[in-house]
Amino acid sequence: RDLGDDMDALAANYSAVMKTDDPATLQHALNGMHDAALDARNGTPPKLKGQPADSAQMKDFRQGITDLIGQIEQAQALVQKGDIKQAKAVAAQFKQTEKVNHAKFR
Ligand code: HEM
Repeated sequence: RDLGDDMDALAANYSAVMKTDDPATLQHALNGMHDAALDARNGTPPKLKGQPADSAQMKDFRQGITDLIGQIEQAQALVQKGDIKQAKAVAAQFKQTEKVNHAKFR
């Protein structure tokens, strides 16, 4: 799957995350986001096409995805602990990471 497919998967699972308070449904959707983000990290934004994989911008792109993965893992750990309220609060912060990185790379 290409980066666009991974982004679509991120969006579909994110909307599921924000819609539910059921721990199993939440964890499933977070897992879907995690898989999509891991795959996205191997991709190249169309804007950066042709750049070497180790260019400053490509590194910055991968860092943005890594930041999101860190937040997803934080939310997953909170669901694991049964703290759904805090997990959802962390998930609400994904939006800011999306915004910052879309401004740079989309
Ligand atoms: C919750 C987090 C995020 C969501 C829900 C999200 C969602 C989306 C969606 C729906 C698209 C349009 C996909 C399409 O063209 O079919 C998109 C595009 C894109 N996003 Fe994200 N995104 C997220 C985070 C990020 C992050 C962290 C980065 C970079 C570090 C990023 C980089 C991009 C890029 C480069 C595109 C353009 C892809 C293309 O045109 O092929 N996104 N995103």
